[in-house]
Amino acid sequence: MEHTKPSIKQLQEQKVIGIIGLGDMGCLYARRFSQAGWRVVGCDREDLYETNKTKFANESFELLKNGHLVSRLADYIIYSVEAENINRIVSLYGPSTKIGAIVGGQTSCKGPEIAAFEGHLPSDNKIISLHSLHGPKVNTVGQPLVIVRHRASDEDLYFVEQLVSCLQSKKVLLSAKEHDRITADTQAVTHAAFLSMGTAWSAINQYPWETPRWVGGIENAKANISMRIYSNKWHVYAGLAITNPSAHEQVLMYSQSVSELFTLMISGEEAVLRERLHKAKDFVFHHVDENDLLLDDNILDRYSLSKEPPGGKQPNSHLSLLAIVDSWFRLGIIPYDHIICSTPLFRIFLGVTEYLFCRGNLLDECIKVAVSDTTFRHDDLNFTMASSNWANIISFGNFDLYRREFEKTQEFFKPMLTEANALGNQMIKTILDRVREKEAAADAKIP
Ligand SMILES: NC(=O)C1=CN([C@@H]2O[C@H](COP(=O)(O)OP(=O)(O)OC[C@H]3O[C@@H](n4cnc5c(N)ncnc54)[C@H](OP(=O)(O)O)[C@@H]3O)[C@@H](O)[C@H]2O)C=CC1
Ligand SMILES: O=C(O)C(=O)Cc1ccc(O)cc1
Repeated sequence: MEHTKPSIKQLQEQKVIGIIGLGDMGCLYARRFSQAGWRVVGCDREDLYETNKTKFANESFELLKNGHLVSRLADYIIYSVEAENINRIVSLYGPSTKIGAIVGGQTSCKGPEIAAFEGHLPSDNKIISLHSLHGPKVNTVGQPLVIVRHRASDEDLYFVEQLVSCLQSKKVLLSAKEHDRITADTQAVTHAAFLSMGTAWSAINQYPWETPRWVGGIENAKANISMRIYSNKWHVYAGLAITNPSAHEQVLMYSQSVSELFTLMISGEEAVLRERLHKAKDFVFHHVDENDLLLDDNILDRYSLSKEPPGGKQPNSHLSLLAIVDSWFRLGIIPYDHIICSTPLFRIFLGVTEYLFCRGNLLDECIKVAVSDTTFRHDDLNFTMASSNWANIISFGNFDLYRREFEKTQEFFKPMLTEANALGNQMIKTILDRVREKEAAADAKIP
């Protein structure tokens, strides 16, 4: 006999949702679920309970003292804590999980999270994990939301899907392994590129928007995204890259591409460089229509942090963008295959790179500049050293060193981060609106 599925309303009457870790993402979920009519209980660190009572006094969810109390009460518990600590925190509260409850997490790499659940949860508990592929201030509508059903029935999955439906995100069902492979290709290497830009600017003591060398739409996108990353918490990026073994390979390959391309540039090997980059272009962008690119300089021109009106543009060697395509080619990655599971930053990075490689003869102009014009050599040398340093820190798995390097660069940009973030938000909104328009136009064409 077939059972009829309960309605959302019935589920909301029966089920309690628990959130462990009420930081940026945990708080976003707790708010959205409770505002949609679910009973939500949550906790942050027990030693901060008294302070947090005041902080969360006006929220529509209930603050409990610790993860034991959340775990005993809730039917679906989401751990939204630092990736580095997931095993320790699950080992603490996991054994208190209500009989038959479902457990999941929000950390950005699923392998270690699932291993923690398997290691510390009683065997009657189910496992369905989540990953919202966007930051806490991005509108959740239409953004990818990965659901990893690891140990659960169809009814359990149905319940979780009903719960997250209020976010109006795009559901993507993946295994933990698939998720980690894809996010290494997309997120980890994107962050490595923008982290390296920031470190390089800091090393030469130069804000990119204060020099006429860095003028133009592509340069604005680079600076804004780099600032956006440095205005976030270091542990988000460290956890995502260090805990994901596939990410180590990607980031190392990226840094190797940077170093090899830079060597060709300074040796004046224009023909070799051209052949290598065109091969990579043909592999990555073979299907791209030049008249239907995601981005252009005109959109991005509007988002400059510079106080000066834009003057003549100084052509740039764009080492960071040439190297990403080179490394995709060498790893056999077609980034468009992952678009369903991509973050806003990755889509912008891809859009900017696509523009450079597919618009007119921009690529060939860029190769010429890279070999003959020495204006960017100092920047490129520092970028090469920075990308190698980040690859070493990540593959060595050193959280402390990651934090130190991240915070050193963050300190350099501190006076500008608030303004840069506001501008970056506008830029991202414009780009995402444009992506949505393009998708709607493409859907309308399907008979
Ligand atoms: N920020 C983002 O853009 C995204 C982040 N993620 C992932 O989501 C997770 C959460 O990230 P985010 O919200 O940004 O990070 P936050 O640092 O803002 O939130 C984590 C929260 O967990 C708290 N915490 C630590 N230990 C415990 C404990 N024992 N019990 C309860 N709470 C505890 C932390 O407290 P304290 O700070 O005092 O240690 C903090 O408030 C991370 O794994 C991150 O990688 C996923 C998608 C996007
Ligand atoms: O868009 C990005 O790459 C971000 O910087 C925000 C982010 C960070 C961590 C995640 O696991 C998902 C999204």
